[in-house]
Amino acid sequence: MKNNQYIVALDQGTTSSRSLLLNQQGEIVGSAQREFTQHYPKPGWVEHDAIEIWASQRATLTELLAKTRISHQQVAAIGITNQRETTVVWDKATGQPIYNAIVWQCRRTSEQCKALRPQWQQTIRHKTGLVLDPYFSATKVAWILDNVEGAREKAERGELAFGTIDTWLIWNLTDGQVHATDVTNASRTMLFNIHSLQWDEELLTLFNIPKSMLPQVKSSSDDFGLAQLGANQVPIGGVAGDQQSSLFGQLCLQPGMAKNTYGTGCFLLMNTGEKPVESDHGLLTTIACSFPDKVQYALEGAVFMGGASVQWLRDEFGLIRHAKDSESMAQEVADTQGTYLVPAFTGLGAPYWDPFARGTLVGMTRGTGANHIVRATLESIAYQSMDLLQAMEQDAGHRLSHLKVDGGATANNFLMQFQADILNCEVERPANVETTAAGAAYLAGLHIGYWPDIDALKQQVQDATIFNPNMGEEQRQQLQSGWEKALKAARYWAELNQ
Ligand SMILES: Nc1ncnc2c1ncn2[C@@H]1O[C@H](COP(=O)(O)OP(=O)(O)O)[C@@H](O)[C@H]1O
Ligand SMILES: O=P(O)(O)OC[C@H](O)CO
Repeated sequence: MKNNQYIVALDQGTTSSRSLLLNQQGEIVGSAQREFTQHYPKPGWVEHDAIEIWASQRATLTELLAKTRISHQQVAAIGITNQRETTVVWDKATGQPIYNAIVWQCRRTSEQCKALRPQWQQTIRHKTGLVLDPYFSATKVAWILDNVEGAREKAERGELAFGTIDTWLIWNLTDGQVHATDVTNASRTMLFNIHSLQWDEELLTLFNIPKSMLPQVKSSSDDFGLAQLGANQVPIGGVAGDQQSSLFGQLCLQPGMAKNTYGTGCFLLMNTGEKPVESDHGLLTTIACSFPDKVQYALEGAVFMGGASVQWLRDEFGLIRHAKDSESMAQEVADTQGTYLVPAFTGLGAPYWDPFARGTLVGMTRGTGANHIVRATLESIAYQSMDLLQAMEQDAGHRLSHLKVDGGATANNFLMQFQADILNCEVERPANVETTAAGAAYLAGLHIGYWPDIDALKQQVQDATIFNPNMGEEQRQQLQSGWEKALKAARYWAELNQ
């Protein structure tokens, strides 16, 4: 491999498309980013324009290569990582989407899921590792087929293609030559059997989705065809959903290793090795980045309001002007003086799955001020992550002593230290927090031999900040039991109002 060659990672997220360039040392040497439009056609509905997604992604790639002065020939391979579950259906002949992309956050199929739950929840859990929820792609595809005029007839004639965003990007990068996805993305559709690694015939019948629409499923480090870059063709060698990609980018490759991403929400994933672990605590079982000869699984839990609760402090409460102000304000006070915020603004996810719980601020006294409330908000992110991690430890049957972290809110040192304290666990924040993009780049680079093996990645010593737990057991227990009481209040309040 020539040493003037690079790997491009395309990171297609919920609010922006980004392209990043990595060199052989795994360093990020350039990036470009574009936001795109969010569509909210009705309360609870969220859509993206798939054409705009592709245009914004392509524009960032062009901008990246222009500003780094890298020629197409210097791109050794492309890796793709993406917002998961978001669903696109397009016409195979024209390449035109027949409806906007229905985003993972969209709740339009809540009623369908509720109706199916009594009879199908268990089967779906066993086969897919998921809970029967509008979050996942299956009911979104069915909605498009049932609501777009002529769609069902076209689908039955084999004229339509379905894809998550990775598949949509691959299709466009290869000029419609390749209709494929990887196992991590397939595992979020609620149509994929995570044990047999096949599309599940029974679920396709249940959701009335013709098999001819579905992409071919490959490993995460595999041959996804050739992207047309100007006159050059560049192999697409790695594809993974963004949370699995960051698990891989953090090199959480051994069973028991875990990472938490602190963005708008928090996504905690623990590698559970080659056997899927079924959760007793409402966590999801999902496929981690896999190679043709080796499939790995993970447990996953999500906090709905992570960094978003800091946005709420800024935009709705007006207590801070910038997210980063929360750090110094929290540090101004020694504690919250017994104040707890439960940011259950849209209910609580795993391990509670309580859609009725609501945001609750409790424990205030006459002396409670803005700094205490800001501190309680940051602490709430750590408490919610703690609940997920404890559930995961019980499911996986072992205690975690080290947590890797990434995402925008990890810039907050107070939050990271409190997370270490409340978990009684080391928290490791890499200097390069672009672990999601790194994961996709690693997968692509390994496929084409840019990096010979995983050991070569491990040798890329990365600087990291370690937050060591520094809180006495008595204090930790006191805080944890205060949080439990606050959670009860948030759930009780909603119960009273039902
Ligand atoms: N210094 C900070 N302290 C606390 N929260 C922060 C800080 N910086 C950013 N955030 C929060 O992190 C989130 C953005 O992180 P990012 O990883 O870009 O999220 P996403 O990928 O979900 O858009 C926002 O919700 C923001 O409020
Ligand atoms: O685009 P993000 O970073 O908000 O990630 C979205 C997740 O993949 C949804 O499951």
